[in-house]
Amino acid sequence: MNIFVVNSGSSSIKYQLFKLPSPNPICSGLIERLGLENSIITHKTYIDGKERVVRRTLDMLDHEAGLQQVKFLLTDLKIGVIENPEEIQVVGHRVVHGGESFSATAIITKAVKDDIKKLFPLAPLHNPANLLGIEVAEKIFTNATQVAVFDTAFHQTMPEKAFRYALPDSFYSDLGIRVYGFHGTSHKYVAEQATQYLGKPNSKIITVHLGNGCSMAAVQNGKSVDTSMGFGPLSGLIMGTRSGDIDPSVVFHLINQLGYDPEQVNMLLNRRSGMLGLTGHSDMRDITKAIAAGDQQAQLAYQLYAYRIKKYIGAYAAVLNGLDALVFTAGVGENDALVRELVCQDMTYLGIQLDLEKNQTAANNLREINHAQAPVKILVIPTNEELEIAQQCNALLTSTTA
Ligand SMILES: Nc1ncnc2c1ncn2[C@@H]1O[C@H](COP(=O)(O)OP(=O)(O)O)[C@@H](O)[C@H]1O
Ligand SMILES: CC(=O)OP(=O)(O)O
Ligand SMILES: [Mg+2]
Repeated sequence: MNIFVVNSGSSSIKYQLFKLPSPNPICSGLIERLGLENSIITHKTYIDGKERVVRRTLDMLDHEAGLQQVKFLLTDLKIGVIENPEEIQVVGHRVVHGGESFSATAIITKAVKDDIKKLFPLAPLHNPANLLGIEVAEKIFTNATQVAVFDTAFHQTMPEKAFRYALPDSFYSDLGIRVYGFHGTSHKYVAEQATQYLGKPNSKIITVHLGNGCSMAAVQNGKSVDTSMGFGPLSGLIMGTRSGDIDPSVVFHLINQLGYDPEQVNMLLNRRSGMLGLTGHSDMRDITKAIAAGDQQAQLAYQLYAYRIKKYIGAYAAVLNGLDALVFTAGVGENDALVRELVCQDMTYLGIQLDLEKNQTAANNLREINHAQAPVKILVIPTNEELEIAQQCNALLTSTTA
């Protein structure tokens, strides 16, 4: 089965093409700076064990232009991996917010698209881009079944004491205001990899996803029991442009004393805060450079970022009543050794002790970076949301046709 997976972000598209059951993609790619001049597409093919990379700088002004380029590359006479878009049988889409409507993977219909649209206000950076990706893919891959895999689905196993807010009951019962949690596809994927590595199905694992958005999950027996993002993907950890946890009194102060309107508050907390607000940069690589150049603000922001993660590790070790493994994943978690070092400092009372040398080794596969005698494994596991999405699409379609 040819499954093309699309992960549409607000300014990027990531994609991979799988011929399942092989977990190795036939091709993968990333479009960056979508919507700007000089967008960059990096397209890789993996045929007969050989990796070929094509990198082009073009103006791709929207998702339609971006996915059209992907179609040209997929079917290119020289480097194409298919002859015709109709060879794609399934397109799997990452959709960030599934709200109350979706607890599992869904075949996309008009009603599903309407529900994704209703959730725009709760995930303003993500759901609009996700829907756009779906609409464009429907036009290009006309033969394919379109499937949505929701970031929220993995967290549906949380107990009520973890997912309820202390608001009057009707706010949950009538209005669905509760913790949903996000990055579920990634937390699920790396928790499964960790469980396999540990060889212990009933493991207690904390997964730390540090990308542009950042979140953590407490996972027991393979199930999410708590997570740091909430009603929308804004609470919890400090992120590239999002504040993470903040006292709601700040919002009242902004509105009542400083004259902000709701949209300005939304813009501030979602797009102008986090590492961007603290340092002027949202990309951790720029922040690392600023620190090396002696920037004190960048140094402080880095401390705040790691300190917040450390607090959640303490909370989740308590929730799990112990810990077998701490897992770092996504762009920052996989690549930034210094963040991992700061987070794991002075945690021996929880059995967390890093091997500083192992922590420095860069690799693109699962690796153990704890001290050999430490009771808790510290693992770096590259996430693969696209493979997880492909496998979930396959599971859904195989069960519906069986
Ligand atoms: N080598 C690196 N060192 C430090 N941070 C990195 C490195 N490579 C990528 N990152 C960080 O990873 C972030 C993006 O992570 P990613 O998981 O791709 O996020 P998203 O999927 O949310 O776009 C970037 O903002 C960048 O800060
Ligand atoms: C949910 C979320 O924050 O996603 P991303 O990290 O892709 O922004
Ligand atoms: Mg991501």
